Amino acid sequence: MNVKRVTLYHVVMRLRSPFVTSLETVQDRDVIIVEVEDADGVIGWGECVAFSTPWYTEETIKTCWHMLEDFLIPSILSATIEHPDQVSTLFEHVKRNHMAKASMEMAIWDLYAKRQRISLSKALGGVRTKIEVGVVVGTEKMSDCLKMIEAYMEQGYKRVKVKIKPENDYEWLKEIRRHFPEIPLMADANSAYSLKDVERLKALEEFQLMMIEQPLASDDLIEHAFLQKQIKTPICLDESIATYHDAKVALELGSCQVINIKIGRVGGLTAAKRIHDLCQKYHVEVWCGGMLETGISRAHNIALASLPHFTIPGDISASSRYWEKDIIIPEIIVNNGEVDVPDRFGIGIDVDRNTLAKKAVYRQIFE
Ligand SMILES: O=C(O)CCC(=O)C1=CC=C[C@@H](O)[C@@H]1C(=O)O
Ligand SMILES: [Mg+2]
Repeated sequence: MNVKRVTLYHVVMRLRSPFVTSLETVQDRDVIIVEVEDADGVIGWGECVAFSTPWYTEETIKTCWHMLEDFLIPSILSATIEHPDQVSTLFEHVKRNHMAKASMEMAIWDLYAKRQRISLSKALGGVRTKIEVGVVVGTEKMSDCLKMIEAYMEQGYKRVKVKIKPENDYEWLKEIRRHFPEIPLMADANSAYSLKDVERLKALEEFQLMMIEQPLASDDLIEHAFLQKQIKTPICLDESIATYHDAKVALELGSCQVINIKIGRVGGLTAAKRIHDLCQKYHVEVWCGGMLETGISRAHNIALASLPHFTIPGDISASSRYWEKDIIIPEIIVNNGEVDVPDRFGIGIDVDRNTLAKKAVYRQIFE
């Protein structure tokens, strides 16, 4: 494959309602859409899921645009790529900057699958034609939270994820369980706790959570291993797992029982697949996390989540969960808690160029 043109779109999408976490509230979602075109006019699409400010990881839309423009795109335009697995090697001269790298690598995977005339799912080794999906309730108003959970359970979502922090955990979960004693429920702390909160976290065992996601520091593995020995609720790691090596150390230390794999956080689909394979070997469950992204990144997530060891419903909700109108055709639809894995070539959806153009605040072409 020889990429002849790369187009970057800075897209701004207003969420249907603010998304509240222990660290930040997101109302307008900035993303970078990456479009690659080869000499035969075949197009591949990727998405940079960094946020506008460095609250989740150190990357932002601005740092990613800089990495893409000044380092990653020049490497791609001057390379002949036989297989997308080579992209991470091509980018070795750039340290970390995983979300920037992933956005380009995803586009190359989409281009590759289209040139091979297979779905991205098949190109990755996917085995499912449908995937079970969960949904995230990111609000701090209990009345809204209960209404949203009611609505999502009616739509058939297979599990619900809520946000917790020390100021808002036991009573919050108790009220949710009072209304929904049986639903599969998990909680994401986004590093809001420390080891001084062991008793507080132990008390949450009462609520039979599927898991607690990232309770401690975003770069920690050691303290999570200590905490996991103190509490029965499975720990799931998100921010702490930025690389295959992080996953290996976490599995060896027993830092977690579940890993939330996000393509952007780990640097691309090749790394995501390696972590999936490693967890399969260690019998540690994985699920595919979301990043409040458009349907382009969701389409990549769906392909990834079709791999055999993705056994827990991921954060892969319908386009309508966040967007009045998504930038893909067809939009992501959830039927009875499941999403079809497209069998069309590549990511299996088309980009709605009119809506993309409307939502893009800036566009730049690199040849
Ligand atoms: O994309 C989705 O549907 C859920 C996104 C989501 O829960 C998160 C995205 C980014 C940071 C966090 O707030 C949270 C997470 O940590 O998983
Ligand atoms: Mg998380």
